[in-house]
Amino acid sequence: MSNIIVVFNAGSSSLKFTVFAIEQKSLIEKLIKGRLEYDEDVFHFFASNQNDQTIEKQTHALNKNKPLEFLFNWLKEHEQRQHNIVGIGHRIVHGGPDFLDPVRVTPTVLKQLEALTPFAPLHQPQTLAPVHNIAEYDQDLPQIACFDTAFHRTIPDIARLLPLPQRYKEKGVRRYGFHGLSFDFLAQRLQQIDPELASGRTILAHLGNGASLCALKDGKSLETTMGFSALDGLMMGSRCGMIDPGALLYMLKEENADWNILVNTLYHQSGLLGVSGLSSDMRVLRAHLAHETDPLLRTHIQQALSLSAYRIVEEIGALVAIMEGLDGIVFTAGIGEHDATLRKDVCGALGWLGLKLDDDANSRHASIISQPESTIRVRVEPTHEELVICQKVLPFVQDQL
Ligand SMILES: Nc1ncnc2c1ncn2[C@@H]1O[C@H](COP(=O)(O)OP(=O)(O)O)[C@@H](O)[C@H]1O
Ligand SMILES: CC(=O)OP(=O)(O)O
Ligand SMILES: [Mg+2]
Repeated sequence: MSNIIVVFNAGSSSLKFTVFAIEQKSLIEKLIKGRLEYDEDVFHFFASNQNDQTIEKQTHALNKNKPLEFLFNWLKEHEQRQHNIVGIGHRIVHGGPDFLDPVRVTPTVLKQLEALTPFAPLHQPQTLAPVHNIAEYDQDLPQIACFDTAFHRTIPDIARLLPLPQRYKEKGVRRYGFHGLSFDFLAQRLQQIDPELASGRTILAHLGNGASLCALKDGKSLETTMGFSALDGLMMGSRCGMIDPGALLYMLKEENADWNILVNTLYHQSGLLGVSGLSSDMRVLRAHLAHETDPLLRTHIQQALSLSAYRIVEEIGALVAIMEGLDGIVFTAGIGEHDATLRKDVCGALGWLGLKLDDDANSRHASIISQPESTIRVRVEPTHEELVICQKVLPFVQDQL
């Protein structure tokens, strides 16, 4: 029986999991990868093996099944018979001011993490849900929480402040930054494949459903586009990103909006979805743009795509100023890894910095997509948050290996 670590990566649109086999106390090998996706009144479950071959694909009605229970029963049936689960790793979106290092979840820690829900009202419950379920089913199984906020611990104090009355800072209302597990993975990966960018001035662009940029300088996060909440910074699939707070005052006063309406508007109805009026999914927008015959819808889709690229360029400009220059950009996550058009639009707007894109390499999603003479090296690199989490779990379970 081999020892395994199961890692959960709960995001805004899906719950991903990976089963890793641990050999000789440290060697990590991916066995199974899968995900739960929610889609109105059904959920889909997918799993694939080491060779990325699909081994499971099921759809169930949400009112008849609890997706997490379904997932755990599946894991029990498929994994526990042959393997010994030594630990579970979780992506937890918010660690607040105090949780900087990975921590074993105890009932007290769980309460402390739940208390951070006001800082990430949608993400924190989502990322804590698998922790609750596993604690119910096996109290003794070590569960390790790894924080999305932790990588940004190196941001200078001044950049952490929001220009609000000081009492808000005392309440923890300050900037944190997110997607840190993805940035942590990329920072480590760059050390292997591109030490110059790992220790230079590099923008890591995590562009998925949620999206943020990290200004990596000397291997550390110096600044990031998300701040207090996962609503800040770039325009996202259905989130607005940075927005004039006056627009919220307008909604409150002129439309009598309450907390629920604001949450729904800012988290679920804005971004690519809000501007296009069609979809939060980049693939859907690209496919429609090619064939859309309704001129108004076409204009709105084009505006959504253009605004998304414009906001990235604008934020890159700010981060270049903070880093006092730019050596490289790394694109990652669903859109960053797969959408050559967006990369071309962003890089095209940065020609004044000496960035020269290699169009052919970009359309092939090659590892390096800039020309050799470009002053800025641009890379495409798949992120692997689950691997970073698994590495962080290892020290907690050494005595069981
Ligand atoms: N081939 C593709 N071309 C363009 N966009 C893509 C492609 N594949 C995935 N995406 C986009 O990536 C986004 C999801 O990113 P992902 O990192 O998987 O999400 P999450 O934030 O849930 O982890 C969606 O907008 C999706 O349309
Ligand atoms: C913090 C955040 O935006 O996460 P996600 O990309 O999973 O929505
Ligand atoms: Mg994600």
